Parts: sequence; C-alpha cells; structure tokens
Amino acid sequence: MEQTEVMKPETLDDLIKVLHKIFESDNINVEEVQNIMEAYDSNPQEWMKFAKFDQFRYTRNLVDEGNGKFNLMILCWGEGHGSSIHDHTDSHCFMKLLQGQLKETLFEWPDKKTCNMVQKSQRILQTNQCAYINDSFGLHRVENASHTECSASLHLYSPPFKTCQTFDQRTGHKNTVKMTFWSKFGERTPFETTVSQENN
Ligand SMILES: N[C@@H](CS(=O)O)C(=O)O
Ligand SMILES: [Fe+2]
Repeated sequence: MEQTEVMKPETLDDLIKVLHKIFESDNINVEEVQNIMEAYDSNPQEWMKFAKFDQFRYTRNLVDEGNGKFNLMILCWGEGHGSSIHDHTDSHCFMKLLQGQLKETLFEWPDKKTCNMVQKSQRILQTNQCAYINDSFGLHRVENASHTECSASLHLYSPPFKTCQTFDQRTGHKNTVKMTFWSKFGERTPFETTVSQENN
C-alpha cells in the first residue's frame, strides 16, 4: 500500500481522526501508522484527562475504540512499574511514548523442548518515539526503570484483544490473562461485582 503524504497531527484529536481514516482500509501499512503516531508531539494538556495512575501497577486507560478496528489507550507507569513478559494475541501493537522513558526487553518465544526464555535485545524508548511489535517479533517486557519519574505511553492495538499470554521468565510457563481497563474515556471503570448464581 502506498503512503501518499506524511502529515503531522497537531493534536491528539487530530491524531485520532487520522487513525480512523487509515484503519478504514483492511490493509494496514505499519510504517505509515508508526510515522503518524511519532509525528504527533505529545502535549500533556491534551491527554491528561485519560492518564490515571495507580500506586501499585501500571494502568490501562481506554481513549478510543476505533470503530471496532483498533483500541487506543494510554498506559500510565509509576516509578519502577513494569509488565510481565507477554505476547500480543496476533495483533499489531504500536506504542508511543507520551512522557518519560520506558525500557523494552524483547524475548524469543520459549523453546518448545527446554522452555528456556532467551533475551534478544533491550532498548530505551524516549518521549515521542513510537515502537512496534507483533507476535512474529517475539515477546516483550516493558518497564519504567526510573525511580523518580512516571511515564505514559499511547498504545494502539489492531484488531482489539481482551486476553494475552504471560510468561514466567524462569520456567517459560505461560498463563492466559484477562486485560482490564482502569478507566474508559476518562472515567474510572467500576469495580466488577461478580455475583454468584447460587447466592441469588
Ligand atoms: N501490551 C501491554 C503493555 S506493554 O507492556 O506493551 C498491555 O497492553 O497491557
Ligand atoms: Fe506489550
């Protein structure tokens, strides 16, 4: 697919509009999406309303549902917060730094026989940079290694997904986990009250 022009989104709303347009098509040009997300200059005033931090772990805050084609969310990383090693459920994953830095460590899929987890590479993502990963690249762990500054990142997943697999670095054993939103469209997600059938 040809990319006709590289345009610079002036605001987060502008970026969302452009993303909607791009994802109307069924063929996604990864480089085009990456370039456009990178071209947006992060302005905290535009995304602050979505950025909700938790004391203990990173939060996932839904910003836009992309007409069912993608999920756009802001992840908020407190000092020292990190993800487990995980996959991306056969989706495209774009990750743009809005604030601070994040350390991304790539791993091979665990060896089928030995279950060993092999680290492939590591890099520090800087503010405004946009990284890309899918399952063919392997697995990753993302961490805010800073003990003094928090980080925020804008993630686009296409198609959207609700579960992923996490991996134990020592044993290579995997678990399927549900992925939840701390907030949606700027509103704190209500706690799930699981009412058992038997009790009612
Ligand atoms: N893929 C992770 C965040 S990251 O560590 O890339 C998530 O959506 O929660
Ligand atoms: Fe990830």
